[in-house]
Amino acid sequence: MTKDNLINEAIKIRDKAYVPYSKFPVGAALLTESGKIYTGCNIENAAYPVTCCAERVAIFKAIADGETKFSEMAVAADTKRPVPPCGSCRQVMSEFFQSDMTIHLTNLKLDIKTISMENLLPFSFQPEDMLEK
Ligand SMILES: O=c1ccn([C@H]2C[C@H](O)[C@@H](CO)O2)c(=O)[nH]1
Ligand SMILES: [Zn+2]
Repeated sequence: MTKDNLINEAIKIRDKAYVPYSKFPVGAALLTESGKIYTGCNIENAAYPVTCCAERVAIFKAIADGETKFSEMAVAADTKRPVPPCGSCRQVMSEFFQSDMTIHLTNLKLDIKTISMENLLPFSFQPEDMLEK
């Protein structure tokens, strides 16, 4: 699985986005350590805050399927710069991704920003923070 394949999957799944309100489709593709790809698109709701972003849909699909080890993610949207994930998605990513995991953020012109989990959400609240005193 190459970076380009993963990015293509993220771009392709945008076609499935349910975005009647924003008309802003986003796609995400998550690669497991075992080589499987879980894709996600954003799914909006008439009660706007109930919307779930593409990144979280992909992660939640994988978790619900029993996957826990991930190696790479790609996120794509029609933005001027590579699409920056929202704060909620960054927090969910940090729950499941190792700090050195690679995330490829892209737009449709294929301006790609590749960033580690640690750099995407530095000093993030972790499960261990509730244990260590
Ligand atoms: O990284 C992002 C940024 C935004 N959105 C969605 C949420 C909403 O449906 C629309 C506009 O914010 O884009 C995502 O899915 N991922
Ligand atoms: Zn988000």
